Amino acid sequence: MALHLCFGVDALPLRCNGKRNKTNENTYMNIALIIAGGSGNRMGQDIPKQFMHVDNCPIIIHTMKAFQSHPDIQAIAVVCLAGWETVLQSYSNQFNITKLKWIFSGGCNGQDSIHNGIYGLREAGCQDGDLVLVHDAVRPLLSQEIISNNIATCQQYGYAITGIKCREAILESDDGFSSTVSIPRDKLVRTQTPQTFRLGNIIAAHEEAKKKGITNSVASCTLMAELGGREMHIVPGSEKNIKITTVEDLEILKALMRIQPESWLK
Ligand SMILES: C[C@](O)(CO)[C@H](O)COP(=O)(O)O
Repeated sequence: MALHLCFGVDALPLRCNGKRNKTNENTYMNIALIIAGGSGNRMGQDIPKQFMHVDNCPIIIHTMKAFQSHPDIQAIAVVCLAGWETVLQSYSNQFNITKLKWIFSGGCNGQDSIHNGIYGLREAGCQDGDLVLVHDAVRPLLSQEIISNNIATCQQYGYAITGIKCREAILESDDGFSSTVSIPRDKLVRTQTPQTFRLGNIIAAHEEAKKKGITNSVASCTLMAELGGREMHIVPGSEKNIKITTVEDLEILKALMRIQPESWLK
């Protein structure tokens, strides 16, 4: 069971984005579920990378601003690293992230954190038909267009995965030092987030994973692929939708933000 702190459950956003599901008369919410449960060991800094400041604002808040600004997102939930919940709430107040409704506890890996988030949403009264846009806290440059395309594609096909075509030649290596095998790049897609699902579908996938003993899939899309039987539709991502993992990524982020401050909001 996901532990969670709830903010404003009594004041669930109105289900009124004007888009009615074709098969029943309910309207559904579009909820950003931001995964910020990691401790950021690969960055080697004292504070978790999602809370590092760039341009006088924590990276996670840059990410939340993208969803805050989107007219079709009704609510934001964050799965947060233990001990940082109050800090996150304070930053959200400071930067006026009014759509933040729930903060859930992080899990022991990415799959577990997403599990906590989706079960937390269900416990908080969200519906199986609500759309959940699962997004890495450390992808702050996501565009409004990517969010719109995720919503539209998930509404149409049920599963939307952000991705970009692989332009590099790919080698397979067991040890990272040598290789004799190349993998044709034409069919390869590098996935990003958001990865978008109906709440009921992603919960069903996590239930099935539990039964099959799958506990540490790299991402929601890899979990769906491992389970099989789900056709995921790919939404064009962007090289700017960078995941901040290393100090080098941080330098690229700063450079991109210098060139086009807040361009992702347009
Ligand atoms: C979900 C993801 O962003 C898809 O590219 C990626 O798998 C996340 O990886 P991480 O290990 O959580 O950094």
